[in-house]
Amino acid sequence: MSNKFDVIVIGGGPGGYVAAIRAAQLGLNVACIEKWLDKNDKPRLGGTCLNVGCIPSKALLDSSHKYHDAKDEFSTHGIGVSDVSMDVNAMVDRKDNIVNQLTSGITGLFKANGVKSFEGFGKLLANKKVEFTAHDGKVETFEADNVILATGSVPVNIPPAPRTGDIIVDNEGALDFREVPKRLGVIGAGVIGLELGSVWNRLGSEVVVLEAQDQFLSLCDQDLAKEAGKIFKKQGLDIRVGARVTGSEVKGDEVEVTFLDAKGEEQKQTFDKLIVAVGRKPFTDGCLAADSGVNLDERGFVFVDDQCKTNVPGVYAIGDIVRGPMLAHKASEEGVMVADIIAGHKAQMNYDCIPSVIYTHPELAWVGKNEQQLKAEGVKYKVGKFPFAASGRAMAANDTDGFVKMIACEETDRILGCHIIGGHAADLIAQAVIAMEFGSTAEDIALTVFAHPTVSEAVHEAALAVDGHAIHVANRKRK
Ligand SMILES: NC(=O)c1ccc[n+]([C@@H]2O[C@H](COP(=O)([O-])OP(=O)(O)OC[C@H]3O[C@@H](n4cnc5c(N)ncnc54)[C@H](O)[C@@H]3O)[C@@H](O)[C@H]2O)c1
Repeated sequence: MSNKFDVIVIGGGPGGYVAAIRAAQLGLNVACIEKWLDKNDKPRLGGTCLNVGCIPSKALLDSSHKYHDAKDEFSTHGIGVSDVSMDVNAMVDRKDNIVNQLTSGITGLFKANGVKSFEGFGKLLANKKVEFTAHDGKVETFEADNVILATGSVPVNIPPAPRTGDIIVDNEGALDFREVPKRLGVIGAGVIGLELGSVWNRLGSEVVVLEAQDQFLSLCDQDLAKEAGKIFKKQGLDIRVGARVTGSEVKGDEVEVTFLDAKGEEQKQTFDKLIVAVGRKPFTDGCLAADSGVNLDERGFVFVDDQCKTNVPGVYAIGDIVRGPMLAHKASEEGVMVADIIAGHKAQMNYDCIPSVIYTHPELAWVGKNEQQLKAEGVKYKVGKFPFAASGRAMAANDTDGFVKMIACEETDRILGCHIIGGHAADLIAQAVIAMEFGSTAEDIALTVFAHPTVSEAVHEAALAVDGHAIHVANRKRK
């Protein structure tokens, strides 16, 4: 087999595997190098998202949500169930099966599209050469006209709470607990902390979340953050903002965490497990030879332009190793864009329309600008809000927490952002993303016919509310 390719992709996560498939669809000769080994040392495609991120966490979120429903919500519908129990091993095994199915699915897609898969470590050398070290240690050098770096990210470690593998864990360890920890500590009230904290809270853990910042979910629209804070508290998540962890000590089967609380007073708390979820950093260790010529920025991200081109012609970088949100869907779209560019097509990406989601219950989802950002930018805007408590469909489903908040430009009525907290928010937000992608106004949505009864009607009503025309809720008088 020739060692020369049109495109070599280093990394087979949602950025890299999507780029590889698209490039192959466009007729290019593509290789993808992936180093991932699962807990049985089996090579796996799919990266963090499929193996230890988006997919397995959603499997556990769905299982634990069903358990919670059976235990606490079914009776509302008149359904009696007794002795509801959770077999944690069965839940975790189900999660592993889903991961196996999906990662094997990508192997199948590679075969179907003619992408050549290499299991091992890829390193970019000078002149678009790539060194490949197979898992058995054998080293080969490949050449390519184009290289796409898609090596992803790894969890940030903090010195006061180094991972121990069993008691102090990261997202990966928290997906594999084989019993419900009685006392669970979480450092970081971000996406991972809230999602995994929710899973184990539903299954009976007493969960304390220690968040260093004084504000809860500071990146979210603060209306959403406040509503989420209230709901999570009711669910039993003990979220402490302004809590700075200064140390941890493993004592037998437990860990004692020392932190400064919001008043600056030292506190100690003991947990059976501690999840550290304080963010992720780009992974480039050993991936770039000293003479590869690729520049990193001051934060360790590979420096790229709007089209994901690095400073070396023919070398691109996508996903978590470049600027922008660390989100699988952002990585995938960058992968498609880069493959298109390499194949000679015109392609670009709209970075203003990338949705964000937190898969708690209720879910939080948003796109575009929030109120704090618009105020800071001095943009004049109008807001329409509709609570799910006024939605017949949400009421029928006994899922009435939250609201849709739509923000439009005061002058042009163009939608500037949409922020949703509620059941199905992750799916509902796509409606706002499409609207924004097409440059819609709030009136465009207001004039659209939505099926009744659906939770989507809340998006319609929020758009109507932007101009004080909501039907199923009293409209706020405009100042
Ligand atoms: N649903 C999703 O899309 C999803 C799910 C999981 C992860 N991710 C992505 O993975 C990445 C990592 O997630 P994450 O939750 O680890 O990061 P994050 O950035 O979402 O949250 C980390 C939180 O930890 C806090 N923190 C940092 N240092 C701390 C300290 N020493 N003590 C206490 N708190 C501290 C931060 O203030 C922040 O609130 C994110 O970029 C996220 O977008 C996305």
